[in-house]
Amino acid sequence: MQAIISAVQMHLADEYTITHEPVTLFDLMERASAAFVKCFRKDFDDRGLRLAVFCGPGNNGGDGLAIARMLINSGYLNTAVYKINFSPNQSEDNKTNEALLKKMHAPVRYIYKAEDMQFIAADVLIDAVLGSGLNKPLSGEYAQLAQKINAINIPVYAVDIPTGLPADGGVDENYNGIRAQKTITFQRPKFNFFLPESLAATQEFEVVNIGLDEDYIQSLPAGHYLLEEKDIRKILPPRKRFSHKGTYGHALLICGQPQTMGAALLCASGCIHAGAGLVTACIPGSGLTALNASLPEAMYLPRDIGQITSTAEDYKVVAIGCGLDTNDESKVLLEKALEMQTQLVIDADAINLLAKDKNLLDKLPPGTILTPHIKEFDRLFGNHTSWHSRLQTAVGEAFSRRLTIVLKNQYTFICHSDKKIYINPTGNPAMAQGGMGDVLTGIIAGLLAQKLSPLHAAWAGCYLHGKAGDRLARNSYVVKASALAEQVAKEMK
Ligand SMILES: NC(=O)C1=CN([C@@H]2O[C@H](COP(=O)(O)OP(=O)(O)OC[C@H]3O[C@@H](n4cnc5c(N)ncnc54)[C@H](O)[C@@H]3O)[C@@H](O)[C@H]2O)[C@@H](O)CC1
Repeated sequence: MQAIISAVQMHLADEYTITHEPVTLFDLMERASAAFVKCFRKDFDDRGLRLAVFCGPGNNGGDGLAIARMLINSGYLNTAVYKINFSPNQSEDNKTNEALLKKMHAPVRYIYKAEDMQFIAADVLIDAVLGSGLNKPLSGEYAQLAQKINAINIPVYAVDIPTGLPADGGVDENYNGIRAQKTITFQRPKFNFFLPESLAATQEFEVVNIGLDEDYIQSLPAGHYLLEEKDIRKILPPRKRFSHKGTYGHALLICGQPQTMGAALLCASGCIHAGAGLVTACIPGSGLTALNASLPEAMYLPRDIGQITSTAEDYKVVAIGCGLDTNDESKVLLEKALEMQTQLVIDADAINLLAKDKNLLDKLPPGTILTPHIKEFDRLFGNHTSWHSRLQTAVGEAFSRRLTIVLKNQYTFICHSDKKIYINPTGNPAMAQGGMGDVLTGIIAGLLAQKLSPLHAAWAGCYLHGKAGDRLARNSYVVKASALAEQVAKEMK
């Protein structure tokens, strides 16, 4: 998995690479700029495009100047360079790149005040004004410049980070920086890109490798990690010769109400397709026919508290909450589940029940997995005005209560008791439909039944769920939860 390092650590990685390899910062800037141009050309192949490259005073601006040179050299002859000179500061490599550009007789226009900026006749604008060196929110001339650029209304491609967006530490809800269509970022995605608020700064991002020392980056103490397929491959349990259904664990799913039986069925489907040896659905009797018809592999347990207790030791995992409602009967079921001394996955209405009665929250056994979406999370742990603060709460609660909190979103954040946040990169908006969360709960329960640790079950569950959704979204505008559950088994294979 990739360590998502801070802007400060990225600077250390630059220094380390320069000290330990025969490269200079100028060389790194060349690599970064060449990587940007290569990526840019994939999206804009037309050499006749009018490009405007805005370059600031530091190394981000230095990249911009080098990018302009490389674009001109590769045939983008309508490239205009705008050098932002709001202050006399200029980094050394910025100076060198400015000189190289002038040697080619490329016209460089200087902007000393935002109001000097005239009409820009361009098809695409490249933002290299400020990058990871941002040290305070934009104000004054820079803030005005950003507004003027945003008003031009052409696609903006940002170099490394859009001007005004910090790399980490959260995104201001009144973001006043440059709004990019795409950011081509160096070596690692920046943590803030994973927060929904960053959509104001960049619609999308692509990471390009610039050859910084990977071993060093991975050795840095990071609080955030991006999951990769190879992490999941390592932890998926093999189906061994001579194994049988008992080998792969028994999951009990306490889910559903007459009017939300689909949630229970989808959860059971996720669990079956993720490979649990046995799945028992504890659902209202009115769902039995549907269960038998749609998932004949699943067994049925009546909603009878006495029966649930008597068979508790048989279950490797209990998942509770999908379509459960928050009525008194459901509360009793949750209390029973908490007494069962088994691995728990708590979702949906079971989370809402914990929110209603915080005494139950305090009874969660260590190792429990919670799978809230944003509203369920805020109901449980209080309202948050930003994702940054929400994640801080999630990390604190996961640590102090020894939980794994799967905070669902486009990028799901898995906050674990080790105080780290694991980011799941798979998944897409075609999956934004009812029932998806129920399937995820079932998949995670299925993996726990197969003896994965809570952290590994959360990693693999989220990754496979999103991967299945990505596969199905290639040929479909929307992905149905039931289809996704079936696809999961194929992704695991
Ligand atoms: N490892 C990497 O990722 C590499 C990064 N490079 C580039 O270097 C950039 C970082 O360069 P720098 O550290 O020089 O930083 P920047 O170029 O982002 O900005 C530095 C300048 O902006 C000023 N500044 C910061 N915030 C401001 C604000 N709010 N208002 C006004 N002025 C402000 C600083 O005082 C300084 O003069 C990266 O974003 C990337 O583009 C590449 O050149 C080489 C390798």
